[in-house]
Amino acid sequence: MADRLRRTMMFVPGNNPGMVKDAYIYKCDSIMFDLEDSVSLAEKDAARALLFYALTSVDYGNKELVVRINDPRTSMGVTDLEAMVRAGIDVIRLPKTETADDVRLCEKEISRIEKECGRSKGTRMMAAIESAVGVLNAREIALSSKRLIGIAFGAEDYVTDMRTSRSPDGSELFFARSMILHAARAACIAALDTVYSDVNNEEGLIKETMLIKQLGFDGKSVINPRQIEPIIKVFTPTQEEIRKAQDIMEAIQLAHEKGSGVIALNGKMIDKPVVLRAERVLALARAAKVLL
Ligand SMILES: CC(C)(COP(=O)(O)OP(=O)(O)OC[C@H]1O[C@@H](n2cnc3c(N)ncnc32)[C@H](O)[C@@H]1OP(=O)(O)O)[C@@H](O)C(=O)NCCC(=O)NCCSC(=O)C[C@@](O)(CC(=O)O)C(=O)O
Ligand SMILES: [Mg+2]
Repeated sequence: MADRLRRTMMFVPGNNPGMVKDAYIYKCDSIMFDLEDSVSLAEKDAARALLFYALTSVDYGNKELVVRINDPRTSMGVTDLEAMVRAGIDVIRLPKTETADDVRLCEKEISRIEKECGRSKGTRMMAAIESAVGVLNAREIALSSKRLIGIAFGAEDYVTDMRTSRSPDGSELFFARSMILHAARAACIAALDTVYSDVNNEEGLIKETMLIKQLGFDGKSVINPRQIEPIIKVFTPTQEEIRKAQDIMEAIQLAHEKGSGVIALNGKMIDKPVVLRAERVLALARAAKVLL
């Protein structure tokens, strides 16, 4: 079980004062302020200053606060890091990560800034993978730093790099999603899926969310508050799933009392992997507060 729920991470353009100020009212698990692609070049400095002010003055409650910076290999990216680490951001999201060295370089800058401003080594990182090279290096990226809480998929840039476009069934994304998931699991960190860009298509969003949940993702980036509730619903165990998990825990307890590690429940074998999955359902249900 992850250290916290990350079912929904809402992108908030860093140059929009109204959205930045009010973002705490929505029920997303994490707020992801953006300094990269949703902010034009002319507005980068103003957006950075706005975010610094917001992070040091607005109470966002217990939400995880993430900032997507510009390329940390550029002076703009380093200036973003200077401001965001000093403002006390929880997580820095690296865009368009291609190699483990990209992560290590960013980590080096974070460590230097933390030392200079006297902040403890608390800043965490997330690497977004958005290209063919990044996907092929996913394992090395995921294992490159202890600061990484997860790796995320950026499908809009990825399909552009792959010379294709996104289809309703997402078949063109299957290889990348599988690579990212395997890399995240090998590194014991979270796997976050990409945005669903058609904000008025709730049916399509739910279908895509059910697919990525079944693949094994922990959550999804969102671009609009209306996308939060449908995703949370898909990721929250139903009462039937909870009851099934509780029955499994009772059955295995009975088996253990009889000196066995395996038992049948309604004609199905209950053994250790089944029990581990049931424990995860119950942990998710408790974290989502649908089970006490
Ligand atoms: C999509 C739309 C224009 C629709 O506008 P609409 O006007 O139709 O929205 P409405 O529903 O009418 O808004 C109702 C109320 O909600 C407020 N509200 C809306 N959105 C809000 C929000 N995000 N945060 C806080 N507040 C919000 C709004 O202010 C209003 O508040 P109020 O007036 O008080 O009622 C708008 O949402 C929006 O700009 N989204 C953010 C877009 C963005 O960040 N893109 C960059 C990240 S993706 C990327 O870079 C690709 C990627 O990198 C991704 C990856 O890596 O995964 C890759 O490669 O794939
Ligand atoms: Mg992108």
